[in-house]
Amino acid sequence: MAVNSFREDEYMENTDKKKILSRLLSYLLDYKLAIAGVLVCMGITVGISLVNPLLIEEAIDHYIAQSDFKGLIALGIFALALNVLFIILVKVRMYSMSVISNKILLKIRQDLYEHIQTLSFSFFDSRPTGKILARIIGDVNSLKDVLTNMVTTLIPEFITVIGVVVIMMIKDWRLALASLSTIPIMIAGIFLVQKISHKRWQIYRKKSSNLNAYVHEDIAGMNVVQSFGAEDETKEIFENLTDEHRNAFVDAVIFADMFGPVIDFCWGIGAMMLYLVGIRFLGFEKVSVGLLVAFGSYINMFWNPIMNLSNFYNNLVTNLTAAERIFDILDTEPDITDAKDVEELPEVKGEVTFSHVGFTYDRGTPAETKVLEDVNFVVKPGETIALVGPTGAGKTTIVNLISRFYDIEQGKILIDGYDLTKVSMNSLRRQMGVMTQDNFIFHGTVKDNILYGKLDATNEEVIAAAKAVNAHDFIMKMEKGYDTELKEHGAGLSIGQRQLIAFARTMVSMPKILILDEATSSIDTHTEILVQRGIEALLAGRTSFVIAHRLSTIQNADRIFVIDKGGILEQGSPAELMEKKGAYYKLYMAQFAELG
Ligand SMILES: Nc1ncnc2c1ncn2[C@@H]1O[C@H](COP(=O)(O)OP(=O)(O)OP(=O)(O)O)[C@@H](O)[C@H]1O
Repeated sequence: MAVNSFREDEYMENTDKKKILSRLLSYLLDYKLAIAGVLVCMGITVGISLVNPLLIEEAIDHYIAQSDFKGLIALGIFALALNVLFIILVKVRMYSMSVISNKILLKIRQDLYEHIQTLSFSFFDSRPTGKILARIIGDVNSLKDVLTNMVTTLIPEFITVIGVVVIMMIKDWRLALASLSTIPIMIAGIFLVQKISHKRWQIYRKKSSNLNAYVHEDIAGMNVVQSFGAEDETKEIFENLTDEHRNAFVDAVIFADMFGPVIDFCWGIGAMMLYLVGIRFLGFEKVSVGLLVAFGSYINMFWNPIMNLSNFYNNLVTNLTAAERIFDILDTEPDITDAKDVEELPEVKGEVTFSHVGFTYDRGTPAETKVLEDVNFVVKPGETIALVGPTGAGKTTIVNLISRFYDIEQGKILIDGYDLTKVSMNSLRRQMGVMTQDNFIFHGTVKDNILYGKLDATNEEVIAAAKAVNAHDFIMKMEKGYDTELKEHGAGLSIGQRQLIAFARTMVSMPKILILDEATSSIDTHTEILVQRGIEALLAGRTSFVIAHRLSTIQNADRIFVIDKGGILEQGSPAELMEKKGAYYKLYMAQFAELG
């Protein structure tokens, strides 16, 4: 089971929220100019909203008190013009900000995707695909509001609050203090709520990730589920996961929604204090009606942005966990990287040497599995080696190490005398052709799929490769030949046809060293012959390691390595090993005797 399966919550380090926030802010800094424009719009709109109560005070205490209706109408027209400008600027600001935040999301998603491509096999071994998808799609999406609100809420509302406080203090400090007396209660309340809330949102995201992982796995394995009639079991697991997901959401949201009541409470008490102090303690002779009405507006103008800020904060607490999970991946270093002083591996002849190689999976974790111990061999250029042995013996591990998909623990692996760790991975892997049993077919044309082997191959090269592995004829029989669209995973192609396309893909790359994990599934006799010839064409003239299941491949190999008990139990030509009557002989008798 993968370390992080859908049954297990992902492990997350405790991270510094301020650091995450400033990292998010750094993405905004790439759009300084556009954000400056947004801020100018906001400065004007905040200014207009601050002036509005003063206009009301002026209208009541001056124009209405003195029955100056002309002046009142002029003031009204002025206020109307200001507020139309307000609406236009708000629209401009909202549009600009959504463009900026979308660009940032795109950048984060690209960074994430590019980074994931550099990560080593061990990263993918330990994470279900669904959980990786959850971060690239869901978590990135949930940052949209945070990014937008950081500029449109955080800054203007903060300025509004400060502006309101300053104006209130200037106008009447006693009323100001009375109105704002509940601030300490609000701060304490919000602190408490966010502390609990953050933890709960973290749990919610993990549950959401588990659900995603399960749905992805279930859909990918739907044929197995249906063919074994396991729909009820999978439905039950799905329901359990959705229950956990829902409960985690309810737990989190209950607390998140506490922000509003805390603010409402402080707002109400603050307003009560204003009128209590204004009317009861100071009296009408010290406080004019206009001033009291203006303060009534200011108190709303203070608490409204506080409410918005608290909503933003709530949104931040909710979604900061998404940012945490994104940065967690961006900060994951690939286990295998080029050392600083690597050189390019020149074109090799294909000699492969294992010298005292030892390897363990998941070293230093409870899942540690020692697979190879003191493995030694030298394979000459052009040799074909068949790897045989019981399941789980380490055959795939050996071939994965040749491509340096994992780093070894002890010993050295050399290609033409070059230590794998001393040459760039790109120059190494360019000269290797790796064919797994999956024969992964991408969505795209037949030609696109073959071109994965060599992106700049010409049409002639593609056709020559397909002809060499006996794939050309069947491709030409397809509706549009090489331009026929293939579905993801090669749905619509037979297993043998998928293999032939994968052979052509490998052939076009002209690898010096070929690694072939032969498919075990049986195919019809005609395709079997095509596949067999395809394999022969692939093997010709290059060093090859074949995890062999076909008797013919094993018989035609130059040497057979019998892998077991952490290393090579026996090796030699097929005839030598048969004569020796050792492990290979037993395997042969057990598995292939009746076929031979
Ligand atoms: N990614 C991995 N993480 C942890 N352990 C692994 C991993 N891959 C393989 N193993 C373990 O290493 C051992 C060797 O596995 P490997 O796939 O090399 O065997 P194999 O000989 O190729 O088997 P098969 O013939 O079944 O494909 C097994 O015990 C397996 O459980």
